[in-house]
Amino acid sequence: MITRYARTKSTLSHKLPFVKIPVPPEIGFGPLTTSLPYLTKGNGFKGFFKRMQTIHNDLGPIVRIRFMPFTPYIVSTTDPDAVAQIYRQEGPMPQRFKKTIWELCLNTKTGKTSLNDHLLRPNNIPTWLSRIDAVAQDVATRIQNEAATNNGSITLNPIISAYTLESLSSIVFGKRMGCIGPDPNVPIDERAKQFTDAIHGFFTTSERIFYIPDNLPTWFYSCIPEYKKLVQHVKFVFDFGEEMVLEKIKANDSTGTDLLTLFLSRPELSEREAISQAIEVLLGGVDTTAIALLWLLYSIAAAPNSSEIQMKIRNEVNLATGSKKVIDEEALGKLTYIRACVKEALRLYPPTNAQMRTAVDDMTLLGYDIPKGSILVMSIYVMGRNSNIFENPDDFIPERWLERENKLNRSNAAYSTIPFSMCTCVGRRLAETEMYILLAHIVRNLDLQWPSTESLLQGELRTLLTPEKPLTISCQPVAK
Ligand code: HEM
Repeated sequence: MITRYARTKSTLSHKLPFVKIPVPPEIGFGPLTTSLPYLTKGNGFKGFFKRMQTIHNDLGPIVRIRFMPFTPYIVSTTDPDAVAQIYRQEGPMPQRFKKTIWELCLNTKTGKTSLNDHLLRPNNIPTWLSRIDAVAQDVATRIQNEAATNNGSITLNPIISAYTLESLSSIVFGKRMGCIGPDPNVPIDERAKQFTDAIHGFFTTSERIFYIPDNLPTWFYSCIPEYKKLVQHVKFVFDFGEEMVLEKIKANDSTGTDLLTLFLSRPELSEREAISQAIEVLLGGVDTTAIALLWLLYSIAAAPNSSEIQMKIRNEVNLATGSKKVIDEEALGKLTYIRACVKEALRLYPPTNAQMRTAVDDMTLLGYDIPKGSILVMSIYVMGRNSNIFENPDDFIPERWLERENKLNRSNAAYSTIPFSMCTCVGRRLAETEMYILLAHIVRNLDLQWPSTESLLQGELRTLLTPEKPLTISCQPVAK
């Protein structure tokens, strides 16, 4: 039984010690104390994001949790100002507490600076746009054709994964891989499928070993079956990625606008590091964006006012593009409603449901003393569903983002931190652009419907917040 603890920052007049931060139910005593049984009750870690929602609803915007005996308490917060404070304290480099998977599984490090300053720049978007648009047009046509042969019903997962791989690889390598085209009779390339499956497997298995400390001797990990699977996935991604990269280097046909050429030309990166960097982009960008897109299409198809939302999207796309088929820079700038739809889907279903940092110094968070080195969790999913921040938080209402822009109310930190839940994600603008363009091309010609016989789709945690089952929806041609 949890005691209700609605204390918020505004009610605190003096600092309280770390041990006074509320805790969820625990068992054990001394260093053996753990909340693990409570946290995983029901369906293990799959439903952990919902359990965190219950904990914060009951205990307030800051809690401390011990997952495993003998490990330190981590601090979780859902207060937007506290989240902003955590980002501010870390300086330009994220202070993560885990080794990257490359360091853990392959003993490889990558140099991040070259990525950070290139991918984040909005003025890079025009360079990529025509490539993404070409892939999106093909994929939308394929969906239309495939749905037509099956009474409209279509399972979107393999197509959407191939879309994100095809469009991302066209930016990394400067040309398309050719893993997906408009004709559904030509199957998605088998090797590409294995690659996206390995990336998906990587995220799914990492969830299972995430809570094991990463500073134990290597032999310890090799005894864990899930860790062995993780290494296999990572090796597949790396080997296949390396094959693609080396092929590209051998072909020597660079247009000069691809990321690989950029990485290879950086004096601070060895060839090995440049290759790792290119593969890291694929690893970081394929499954995350695919999952975000699945949630976006689902949210639109399943909304009670789905037809109205899709009509608005269609009108906006037609107005922005006129008689053209392509979405160029000018048209992209006019897709305001589509942008709001993407923000809203990311608020409801952030693929990365939480972010973690370490405290770089002693700090005070919501009135509590937090010692240097503490692990801090920002529960993005819980914030996005907080009724104190968002009215009707469980509903898909893209208009809330338009109203906010009209009011120019930028004071609420949640509005700037939640929808992307990826403040230092180097691929954020690229992911958004991929989402805007594919949505525009699909909804322009198709009406998406969630089957009335189906119950609503639930999410489960596989590192990323993933739809619990494949997304099968009905896509009917729009009457012209
Ligand atoms: C909707 C899609 C995406 C989501 C939700 C997402 C989310 C995130 C998050 C939460 C982080 C960690 C940020 C941090 O610790 O502060 C991250 C980092 C990263 N993301 Fe994304 N991401 C997405 C798309 C992409 C794309 C398309 C790319 C590739 C271009 C990408 C590449 C990366 C890389 C390389 C990092 C590591 C950056 C570093 O270590 O400094 N992501 N992403």
